[in-house]
Amino acid sequence: MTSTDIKNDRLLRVAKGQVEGIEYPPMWVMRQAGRYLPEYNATKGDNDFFAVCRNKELASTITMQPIERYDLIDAAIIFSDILVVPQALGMTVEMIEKRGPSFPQPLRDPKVDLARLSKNVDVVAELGYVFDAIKETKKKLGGKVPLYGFVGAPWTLMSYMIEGGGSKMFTECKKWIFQYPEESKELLQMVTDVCIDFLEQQVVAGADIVQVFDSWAGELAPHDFREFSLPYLRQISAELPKRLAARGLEKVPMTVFAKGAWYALEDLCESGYDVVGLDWTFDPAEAVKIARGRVTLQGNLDPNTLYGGRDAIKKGVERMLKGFAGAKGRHIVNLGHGITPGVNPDDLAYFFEQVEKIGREVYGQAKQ
Ligand SMILES: Cc1c2[nH]c(c1CCC(=O)O)Cc1[nH]c(c(CCC(=O)O)c1C)Cc1[nH]c(c(CCC(=O)O)c1C)Cc1[nH]c(c(C)c1CCC(=O)O)C2
Repeated sequence: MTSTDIKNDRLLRVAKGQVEGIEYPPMWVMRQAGRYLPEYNATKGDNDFFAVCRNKELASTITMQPIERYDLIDAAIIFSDILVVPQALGMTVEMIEKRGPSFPQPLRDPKVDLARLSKNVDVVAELGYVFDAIKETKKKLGGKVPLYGFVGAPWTLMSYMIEGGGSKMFTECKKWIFQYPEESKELLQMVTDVCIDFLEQQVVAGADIVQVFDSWAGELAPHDFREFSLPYLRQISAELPKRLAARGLEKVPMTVFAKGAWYALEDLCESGYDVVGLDWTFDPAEAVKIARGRVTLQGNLDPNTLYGGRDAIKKGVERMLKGFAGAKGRHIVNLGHGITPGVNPDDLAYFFEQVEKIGREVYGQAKQ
């Protein structure tokens, strides 16, 4: 299936900067297939999180849940996790209920621990289940909306692999970049190579657009971001289109979401991605000024707005859409980070409805 076979291709068009005929911004939300949905909790039940990711029937069912519930959603995102890449590199990762991911044996000593990682990872052998889930989801979607594939950014994956889970201080991975910059780059390169192969195969399996999640970009000083994150993000955006061209496949739009990296927006606009995701700490109008039409912007309502009741949601949507009005249609609506487990699904429906309603007004006025 090519992108032309997708019935609702609003999001793909806006990602590519083709804004003609777009009457309100396309929309989806990060973590839209997750615990705020009762149907997700019912399907997941007591199953282990990664076991669900490895089961194409369950993973595709969960991916479809928000699409079936919300008519206004313009894209699906494959149910999986960024931490399947460290698993493919030979690390054990467990998902602990209510606590999040945990690595029993994180990387600590670069001299010993880099050697523990698998060389020449065969992503089809290690992550074939993700491609199977993508193929299954594409069948279920029947071209209704496009499907996002995704990968964690090398810096974010490196920090999980060294910290062994979520972190507040990032002390262990910062020790690596400051004490062992060369070994850090060796690790980042190993991760990058797998990320590129992984994204290539996701597109081969049917992903229509991809997103790179650099969730911990905001932990780096601007100088360190330029040294330890940006070059690897750029390798991904440069290499994937070449790989696809070599296979005779169409280029897919690429998104980078570098959370907290407001300081790097200028660099991100020149990093080879079509779409730059913003968290809620960016002022939309400022971001539009910096972007100068070079990329499509995605975001960025504070996810906790969804706890504020209908008035707060409506005001938040209005402020966001007016803030992005200067992007002249190069805007994909999202939250500034993933939706959280306590949100009432009906409040998310209201959010989408307001995006359509207020979006039509704002886009209609811009035409006059
Ligand atoms: C950092 C990160 C991870 N995973 C991901 C990121 C990047 C985005 C971000 O910054 O939030 C990305 C991710 N994780 C998941 C998806 C699926 C698709 C979607 O967005 O709907 C995606 C795109 C499912 C998930 N990944 C996870 C869940 C919840 C676990 C469960 O249901 O048991 C889901 C639905 C678990 C997970 N996975 C991860 C953490 C930190 C956690 C625990 C946090 C939490 O509990 O919310 C790592």
